[in-house]
Amino acid sequence: MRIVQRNGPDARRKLFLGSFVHCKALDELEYLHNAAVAVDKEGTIVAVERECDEVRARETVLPRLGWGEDEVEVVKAREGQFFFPGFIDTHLHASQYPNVGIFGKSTLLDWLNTYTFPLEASLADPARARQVYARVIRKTLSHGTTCAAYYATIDVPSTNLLADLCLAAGQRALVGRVCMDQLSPDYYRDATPESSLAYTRASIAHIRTIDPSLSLIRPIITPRFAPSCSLPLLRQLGALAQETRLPIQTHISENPSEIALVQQLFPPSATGAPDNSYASVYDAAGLLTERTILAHAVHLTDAEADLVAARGAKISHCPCSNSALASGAARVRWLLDRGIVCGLGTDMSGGFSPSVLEAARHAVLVSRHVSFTTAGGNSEREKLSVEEVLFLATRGGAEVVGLEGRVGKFEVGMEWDAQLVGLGVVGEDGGVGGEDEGGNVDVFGWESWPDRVAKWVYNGDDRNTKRVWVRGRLVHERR
Ligand SMILES: O=c1[nH]c(=O)c2nc[nH]c2[nH]1
Repeated sequence: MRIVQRNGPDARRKLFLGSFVHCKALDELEYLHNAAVAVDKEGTIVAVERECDEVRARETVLPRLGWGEDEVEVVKAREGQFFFPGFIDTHLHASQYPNVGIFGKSTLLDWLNTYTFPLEASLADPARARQVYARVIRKTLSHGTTCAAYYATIDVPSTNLLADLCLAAGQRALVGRVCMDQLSPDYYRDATPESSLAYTRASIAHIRTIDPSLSLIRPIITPRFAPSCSLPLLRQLGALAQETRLPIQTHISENPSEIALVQQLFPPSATGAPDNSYASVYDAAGLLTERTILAHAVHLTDAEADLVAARGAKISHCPCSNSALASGAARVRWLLDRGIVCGLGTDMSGGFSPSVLEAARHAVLVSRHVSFTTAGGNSEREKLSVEEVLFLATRGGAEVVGLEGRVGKFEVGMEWDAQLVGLGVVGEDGGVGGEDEGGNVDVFGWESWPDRVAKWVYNGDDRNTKRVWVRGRLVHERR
């Protein structure tokens, strides 16, 4: 595995040739075979041509674009390979990466105290933060994650380091300094709402310095979740979001004990909200906006879902985490039916895997569990298809992080955030070339393309992610 470190613009124009698969609609994949996609020096797609082999691309597409042959790098998908949009991880805690898989039988509130806060606090050590953050960026890139909405910790220097490292590695990222000033250990909390605000502003200022156009890295306002934020802090963060128009990320309705805590901590008499629901608490503080990413949303009521929909807030569905911490099964179809935009989150380390593909397959399975308990036992409608979870992993995620129109599909004007996926092509002798060629995914040649993609979703892993690009730059290559 090799990480290609590039800071500056990639000077080469690129011509991608072969099969391209992307989401045309929520439940529909589009397959472009024998196609060509041209990407300019800024990483923007400038041509998508069907039925266009290399000869035709050189004879027609390049002259039309005014590109000389020797200025162009040609990248071809081989037999068994296809280009797919990069994955968008709409919710993960970079600082918790060392704890993936470590949760025992805990549930949310004891898990936070036992496993999570001590680890996050320890990342105030710059050397440790560098080690962890460098690793999580490499790991997620190697699984095809071209954009990640990261929570860091309360520590400003290490949060800023995470942003620096994302920029250096070329991963698109939203980076949030975690705000928390109550119900947290003394060793790991903001002293006052004012200091929390000041530190958050410092981190925002740093990101504006390293990426002034915010084209790759963006700050995101990050109240950890209602229980760990005082009402003044929630309100001040809501005001900051209004002032800066920056995105917001937080957690909502993940676990029944957490919800009971919110109801107890935030009575309507204090918040001024019409009721003490979790969504109303955020809304009363100005935190429920169309730029808000709400992780989990497992136990929302009808009224809360209507409020979330009315405000245009988005949901990050984290099925691996919700199963691991026994939080519950989010009703994604029910959310989608209300017009709520949903994406997928690995939620490391509540979630145990760095892979959005893993989250996608768990989203399918969790939706089947939801179907067992809906409409008397087997509601077809609740089940998410392979096409739908891939939509959540790409275009849905793009909308959740505010990047629709820039990434998530292969169209002229979109940016080339993409992965080259390779499956094992089984020869007549049963061999597949290199040992690792297709990982667990073998194709025999007679499968339809939808079946090949389904095999990838159910059995794929980083061995199938051959190369990854962000804004046209190669950021990961598997050797
Ligand atoms: O899955 C979660 N991970 C966290 O770190 C967290 N903090 C509050 N609520 C949370 N949920």
